[in-house]
Amino acid sequence: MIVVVSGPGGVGKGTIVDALVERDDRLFLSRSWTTREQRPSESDDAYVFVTSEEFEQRIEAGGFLEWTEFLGNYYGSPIPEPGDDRDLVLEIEVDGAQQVKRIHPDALLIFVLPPSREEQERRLRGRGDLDHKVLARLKKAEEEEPIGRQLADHAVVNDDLEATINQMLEIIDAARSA
Ligand SMILES: Nc1ncnc2c1ncn2[C@@H]1O[C@H](COP(=O)(O)OP(=O)(O)OP(=O)(O)O)[C@@H](O)[C@H]1O
Repeated sequence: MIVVVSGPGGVGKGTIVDALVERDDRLFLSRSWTTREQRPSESDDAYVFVTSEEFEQRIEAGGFLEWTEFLGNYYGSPIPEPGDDRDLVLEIEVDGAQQVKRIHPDALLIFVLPPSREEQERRLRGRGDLDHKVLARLKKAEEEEPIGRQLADHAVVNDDLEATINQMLEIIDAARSA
């Protein structure tokens, strides 16, 4: 099974998926590939950092579930190695979620929403995002939320974190036994 977790910037996707894979050992978090430079503050396993040539070769070989180009860099979710029978969790943007749904209509898509735009802004600022990035993410959220909601199998409001994680574990369990 493929579980896609999508939603606007700063809503808490990263925090949630980390908790999901920690609590459910049948879940496996896919690490994205990127051609952008590793930030000094970033751990080596934040992404698989590759060259444009390596990325393009993998595109040619059909090796991505979804990929996109953003501000001159590639980002993509590699198709996992065969033999791993855990359920795959992808934390991706709305356009990536659309691509995955097109190729794998049976993927479980959970769209995470903020309790309010004000709270989303508070979370973005709280983790130290710069002003222009905060504004860009809020604007993008306005545009993408209607699309994400429509595409999603489930929309979850991330108000209380613990409740959200439990709700998502239940949704995943229910999809497994469906
Ligand atoms: N339910 C919650 N209540 C309060 N704060 C939260 C909650 N969930 C996440 N946060 C906080 O909000 C901030 C943004 O969370 P996170 O980085 O996981 O968002 P994200 O959706 O992965 O963002 P991006 O799309 O930009 O990667 C973090 O500081 C996180 O600790």
